[in-house]
Amino acid sequence: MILEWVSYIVFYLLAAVFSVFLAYCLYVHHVHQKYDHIPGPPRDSFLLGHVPTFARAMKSDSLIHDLFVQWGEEYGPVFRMNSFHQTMIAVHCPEATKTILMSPKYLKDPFVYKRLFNLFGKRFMGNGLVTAADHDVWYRQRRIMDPAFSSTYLRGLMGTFNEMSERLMDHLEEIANTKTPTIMHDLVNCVTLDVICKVSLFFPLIQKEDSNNTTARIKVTPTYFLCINKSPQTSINWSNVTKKSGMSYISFDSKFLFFASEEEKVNSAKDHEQMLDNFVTFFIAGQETTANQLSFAIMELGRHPEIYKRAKAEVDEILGTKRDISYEDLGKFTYLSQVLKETLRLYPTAPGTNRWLHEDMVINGLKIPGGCSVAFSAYVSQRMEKNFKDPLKFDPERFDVNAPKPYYCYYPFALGPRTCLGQVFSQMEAKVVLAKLLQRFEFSLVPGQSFDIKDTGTLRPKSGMICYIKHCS
Ligand code: HEM
Repeated sequence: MILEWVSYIVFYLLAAVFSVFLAYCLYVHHVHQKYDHIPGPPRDSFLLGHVPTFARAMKSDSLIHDLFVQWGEEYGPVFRMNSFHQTMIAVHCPEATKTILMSPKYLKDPFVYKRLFNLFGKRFMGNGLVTAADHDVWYRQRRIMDPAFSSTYLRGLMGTFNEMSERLMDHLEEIANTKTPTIMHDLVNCVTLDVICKVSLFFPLIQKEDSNNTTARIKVTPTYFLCINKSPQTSINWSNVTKKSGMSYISFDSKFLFFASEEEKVNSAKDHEQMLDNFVTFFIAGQETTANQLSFAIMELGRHPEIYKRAKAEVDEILGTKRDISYEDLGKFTYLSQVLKETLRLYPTAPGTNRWLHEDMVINGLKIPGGCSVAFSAYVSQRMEKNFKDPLKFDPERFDVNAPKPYYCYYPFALGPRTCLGQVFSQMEAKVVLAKLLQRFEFSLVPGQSFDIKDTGTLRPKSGMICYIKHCS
């Protein structure tokens, strides 16, 4: 009798599982039918879609973005990718890029960005500025943050950019002419970290390794970035700082400080969380991206002596032996700006963005049914022959004032309302670091190192750019 009951239960359970599986398969089939008129690479399997191809590409240590470039050339500017029941449409047509990215009505794809909400099961970027998919949640934060990136405020940061770059110069001074190979990526990383710490926390947290271990450090915990100041700078009068800056601060404990504008008072746990999300967001979005750009710029200057020479000549002409770079000087670095723009063309350190297409749209003559994710890859768009002739050639002349302006095919900082908030900040910082480096030192790349790209969410040079440093002759 019991056996009979058990076999009934097992039977009905199996039937239920089978029905759910069948329903899911039918749904996947329906999704395929809806989007299969859009060209795309063959799926590896009905259920997994292209997931095995992505997994193989990642395992083989090759760059997944190069596969997307290849698909872009093969299947055209609009192509389809599947993963289980989800479809993602890659779009590289300037008109559609303009329509979608420039409009506030196409929101970020919540399914894509929710992957950054948590990391290893712990809150990561949460609902911060980069990841907030809800328009109101994002808009409220952007309105608060915008003034901190106004030209008046940024002009006031020149002192910080100079001061933090000087630390790098001091370090290079010590090792110059010693023939010690130096990993430039680590050094520029310290500068951008110093800068972001100083501007967000009003004192520099990262200092050179010191054996006494008394300097302040940043420690990444799985939960949050905690700022641990091992030797608290008690001379800082925080109430003065807050009065001057118009910010209030909340101290979680004696070591961990957090700032907010008066407008963003921490009234509830939710606001509290929001501030922490932005704290993490600024460390991720505002630090690595610029450091990686600087490393790639050093790499390309090292590989192109004639471009290096011209950039250095410009810096020498504008700065001479002057130590501090002014805001006005930055505007004069025309060629250096071209070098930095071309660096982000070949190496967009934040390679793309996604939007949710909620309604049907015709792109490049193809009907795209609403209800899917649309991917815009700056990496692909900026490496397509039809957008940039001889795309793999590093050529700052593409950004000469007389050259034709790229039409919605160059977007290393994304475009439209969700464009990078720190664009100007980052390029001011990058110019100061690079100009000082060119002014004071000669660098050459250690032979035999790889020029491959490493994808860690942001793109960076795999080898870390190992250089020999000399004083300028
Ligand atoms: C070379 C340096 C940088 C590059 C290439 C870069 C690129 C980007 C890109 C592509 C996005 C859009 C991301 C997406 O849609 O998923 C973005 C957003 C953002 N970036 Fe940057 N970024 C850089 C530096 C910075 C810096 C220095 C800061 C802050 C100090 C910053 C703050 C932000 C913020 C807050 C957002 C979100 C904006 C919003 O959605 O309203 N970025 N950045």
